[in-house]
Amino acid sequence: MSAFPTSLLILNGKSAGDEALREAVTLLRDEGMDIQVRVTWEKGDAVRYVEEALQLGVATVIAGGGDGTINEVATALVNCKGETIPALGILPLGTANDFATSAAIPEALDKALQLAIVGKAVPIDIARVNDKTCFINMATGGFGTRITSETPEKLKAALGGVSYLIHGLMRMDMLKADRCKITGEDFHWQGDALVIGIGNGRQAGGGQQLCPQALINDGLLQLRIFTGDELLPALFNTLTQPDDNPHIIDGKSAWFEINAPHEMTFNLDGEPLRGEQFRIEVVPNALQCRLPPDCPLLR
Ligand SMILES: Nc1ncnc2c1ncn2[C@@H]1O[C@H](COP(=O)(O)OP(=O)(O)OP(=O)(O)O)[C@@H](O)[C@H]1O
Ligand SMILES: [Mg+2]
Repeated sequence: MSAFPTSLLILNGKSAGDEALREAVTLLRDEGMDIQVRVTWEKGDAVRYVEEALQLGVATVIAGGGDGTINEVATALVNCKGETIPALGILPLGTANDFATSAAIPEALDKALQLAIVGKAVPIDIARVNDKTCFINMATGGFGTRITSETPEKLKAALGGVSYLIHGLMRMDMLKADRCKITGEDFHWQGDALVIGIGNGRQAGGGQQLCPQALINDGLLQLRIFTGDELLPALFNTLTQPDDNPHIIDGKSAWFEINAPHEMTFNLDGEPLRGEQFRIEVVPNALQCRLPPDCPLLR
């Protein structure tokens, strides 16, 4: 019998051929850890594997991939019914890995895998959008949205996080501010937003600190709106000098409602959602996650 409870690694198929990962898994198995591996082909596969994990009674489901993979696994865990729900472990194998990076998950695969299996599980929040879709890291609207949802896969694979910015600049002619109304607890704002970041976590778009004060276990979401009508100067200004910037509006609330007169896109952990009305609500202590003891996202 294994000294450690079983873990099920849900691996995004994009990383199925990763030799370093194969080595890391083999090493930990040799040390007595029971790690089962399932590989995804497309969206929706992770949910079925989480169901299987529940039946197997594993202690941990590890999301091996980027923010989109963590999102899918975390959402499926939150939607699980039962008394013992497995904890979430994180193995960063995506392009931007914004959530893992800001949570201080080690980049080295063997260290990340070990943390995902034996790390202390702590309760964390998740955010729910329009009562169904979830995000664990961040919802971005406006400029950043067009960047991440339209960055071609090949560019993404070649350039990593930088590709989001380059591709965004290439498509500048398509960018314009989004007129919308945003409300929250003690918060009301209406105007033209270039970028809207609503964070459970802190960074998106490959390292952009859109919600630098966000915590994943405070029962709150952090909002940051970048305003202005001149796109390029405003954008560089806002991204480079966040302090005392008249183009930045901050808010904090357990929920936010966004209303736009025309359809706009929100990007939830890198996956797009279109609509005119969004209600984003935090679900406190929604799941258990194995994180480093010094994780900067914890209170
Ligand atoms: N075998 C596969 N090949 C290609 N894409 C896949 C495969 N399996 C799942 N996917 C898709 O991968 C997407 C999620 O990718 P993920 O976000 O984990 O990586 P990424 O976008 O490269 O990283 P990040 O979001 O951190 O920048 C989902 O949209 C899912 O449909
Ligand atoms: Mg992604």
